[in-house]
Amino acid sequence: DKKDNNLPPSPPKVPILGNMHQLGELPHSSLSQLAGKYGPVMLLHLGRIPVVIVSSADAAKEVLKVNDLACCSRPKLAAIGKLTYDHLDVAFSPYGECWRELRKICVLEIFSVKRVKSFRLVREDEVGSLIDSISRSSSTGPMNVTEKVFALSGSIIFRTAFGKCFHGSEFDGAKLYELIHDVAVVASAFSYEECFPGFGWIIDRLNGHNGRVERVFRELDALFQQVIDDHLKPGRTKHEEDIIDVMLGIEKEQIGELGHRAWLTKNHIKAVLVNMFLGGIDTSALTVNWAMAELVRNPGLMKKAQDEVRGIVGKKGRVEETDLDQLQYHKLIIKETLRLHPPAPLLITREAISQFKINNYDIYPGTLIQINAWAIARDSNYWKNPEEFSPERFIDNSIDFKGQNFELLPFGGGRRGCPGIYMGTVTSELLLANLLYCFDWCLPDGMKEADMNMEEQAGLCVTLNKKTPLLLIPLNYLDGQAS
Ligand code: HEM
Repeated sequence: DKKDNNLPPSPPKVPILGNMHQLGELPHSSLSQLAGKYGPVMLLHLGRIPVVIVSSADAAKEVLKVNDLACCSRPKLAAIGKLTYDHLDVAFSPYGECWRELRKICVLEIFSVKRVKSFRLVREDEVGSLIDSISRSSSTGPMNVTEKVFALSGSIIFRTAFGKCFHGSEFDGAKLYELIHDVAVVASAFSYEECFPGFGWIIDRLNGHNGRVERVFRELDALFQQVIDDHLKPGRTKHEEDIIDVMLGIEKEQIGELGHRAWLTKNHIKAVLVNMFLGGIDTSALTVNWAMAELVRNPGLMKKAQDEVRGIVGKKGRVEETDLDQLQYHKLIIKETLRLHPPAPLLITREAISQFKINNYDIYPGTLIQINAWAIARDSNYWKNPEEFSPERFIDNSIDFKGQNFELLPFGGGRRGCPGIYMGTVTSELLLANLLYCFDWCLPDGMKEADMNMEEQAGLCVTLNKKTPLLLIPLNYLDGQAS
């Protein structure tokens, strides 16, 4: 009975907006401050929508483990619905039979360790091209590391998903990247309909939001259709198997088994591609970008990392994926980067399907839940000197980021936890290791470490960016070795 309920504490709200005006430019940070006042489980209202903000490891465990099933849905958002062929994807679709089946396919077939390993050559080849182009560059000025890292992450995901077949078509890498950027913009744009059910849709229609979503969707769908058609052409020259091949293979297998239409349709395939592009590109790139920024700011740690990788890889010329397991300190750097700079600081919003409790507070169906992984990972109750970048904190410490330790949740956890965890970490590790192995990195124009701008900026689609691009001068280490 809602009359006898025990709702979480709420900051005061204003008419119509509720608590929306309190989110500020960096919601994870504003919410962390509010939690200091109202506690680790708070109830906010964004317009009319009730949202519970969870900011402690105990409370996160209540959500991700104890009550996982009661709150493992996602809210149905109109723009996302359009871009995912009416919620046929895995990341944003509500809980149900369709999501369960697709999640199984993703975990077992698409993002499994074995499958990700099968794309090893794609990653090594793309990273190799980047390293070559940096080495050959005659410019002595600073290089925009951020731009390079994002483009590299994009080309790895595009090639993993599409193969090389789109090269030479009207969609080259740059155009593709631009289109995915537009998809992320419309997917993250504020929608009045969502926060003000009943009348918000009128504003969305009048301010052009709906039209923009429609336009981007049509362009994206045309691209996907073209790439799938290319894959289905008889006599297509066989090359490395890509994710579209894998999914078309599953469709074919299902037709064989079921004797009629497959359950997995072309629209499911396209919706999973949308997830890969929105979830797999910026996350890995942000990890490498923040790690580089932290290391340049801490020259002692940079040296330790470079000594390790150069000691183990020797004069081979490149770090290969088979070397990564030996790079123990390197793994701690990635872990510490994901602690201090989780690419998705509030994870992805969950929605309660049935009534349950978090820390004895009642949560009702339809309530949205956000876990402030950023705040938990900087909480001095769990972390000594939490603001300090110190990979050493993980030596002799079994805390990992796989969703079992609730004080470190960069990939979320439970049924909706990130299935791309291996793909994301192996990509970040390989790229960072090569950047550290092949080059020494200097700050431009006599800039000091203490002058570096480490401010954050809200990114697109739940991500958190570095506010200013990272500009560094690469010095070719391997050349120096040869002479
Ligand atoms: C460093 C890299 C990455 C980070 C930090 C990251 C982080 C996350 C987070 C925080 C979530 C939400 C978890 C939750 O709600 O509990 C998520 C979900 C997801 N991620 Fe990742 N991710 C990364 C890489 C990737 C990659 C490479 C892919 C695929 C190409 C991917 C695909 C997905 C999908 C499909 C979901 C939704 C799962 C579901 O709702 O069932 N991620 N990720």
